[in-house]
Amino acid sequence: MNSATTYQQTEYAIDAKGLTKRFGEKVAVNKLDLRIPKGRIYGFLGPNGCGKSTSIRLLTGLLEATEGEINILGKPLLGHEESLKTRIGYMTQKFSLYDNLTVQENLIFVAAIYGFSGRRKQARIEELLAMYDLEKQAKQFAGSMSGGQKQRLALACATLHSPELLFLDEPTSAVDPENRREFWERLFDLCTAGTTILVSTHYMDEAERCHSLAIMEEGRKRADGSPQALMDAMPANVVEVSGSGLRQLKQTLGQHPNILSTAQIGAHLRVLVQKGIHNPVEFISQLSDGRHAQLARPSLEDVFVTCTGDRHVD
Ligand SMILES: Nc1ncnc2c1ncn2[C@@H]1O[C@H](COP(=O)(O)OP(=O)(O)OP(=O)(O)O)[C@@H](O)[C@H]1O
Repeated sequence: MNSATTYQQTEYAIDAKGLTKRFGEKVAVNKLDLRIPKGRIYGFLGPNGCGKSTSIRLLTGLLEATEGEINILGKPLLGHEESLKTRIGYMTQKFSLYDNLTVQENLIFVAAIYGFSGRRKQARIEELLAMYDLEKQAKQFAGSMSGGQKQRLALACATLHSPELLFLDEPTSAVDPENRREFWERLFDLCTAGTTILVSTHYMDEAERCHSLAIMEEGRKRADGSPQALMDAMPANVVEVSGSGLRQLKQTLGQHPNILSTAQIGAHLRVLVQKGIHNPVEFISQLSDGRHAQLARPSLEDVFVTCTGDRHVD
């Protein structure tokens, strides 16, 4: 193997091909291909049951794939599970904290698992308590903390050993918007320090913060790219209609073969019109009996609608 090949291989934190997991008849993950460059935040966006957690468990080596190849941090996962464990962090969907241990004791427990002892252990725990704003809670039982505090402690535990690659499975489902916002700032701090992050979510606004993402449905990847690239490549234009009788209009427009979706957002009807339609605003205005129509900026939710469900465009 020449050095150019080696360099190319290790550029990706995750390089997986044809990843498939079956549970009996159920195909939880279906021929998933993934290439995630180092130092990026990559998202899995999809509804409950689309295979996000199973994919993460396959990529961390906790679950064995039925088919497919996985390379993590430049090494095949198969046969390197043990050595890779120290280079990977994983924050599970339900924070895996010990409720009846204090914040500090939770950190001590995780530190022991990763072989930290003496001064090194103490210094790292002090550093994490300060970094995650948990100094005042150090002696508090984890079970008595707020959702946001638990989340910060779970992140501190998952990153205690300074992993190069961090997996976060729906990390913000139990916290309020302000804590989510703050949590994402911390993720970008980690990313800037060189950590690659794979985060699963079913929140559109969260997915929009990722450098790039995969939209998943029923175990398959429906689309993949940066949020902007996904919006640019959307096979539909977005037209907003305003006026009266929008509920009735929604029914009418929803029947049209060139309309992929309609949804009411406040006082507007948001209509996704197939890209083949030459002048989408005039097209919708005519179908809407002259109600006011105008082009709107696509959102990630629009992308999601066009690449999933019955009317998705392959
Ligand atoms: N151990 C298992 N045995 C059988 N079926 C499973 C198992 N684990 C997951 N599944 C099924 O595989 C599919 C994907 O589940 P998975 O948990 O990966 O989805 P998800 O996108 O992470 O959703 P959620 O956020 O609800 O966990 C689901 O239909 C689920 O019921």
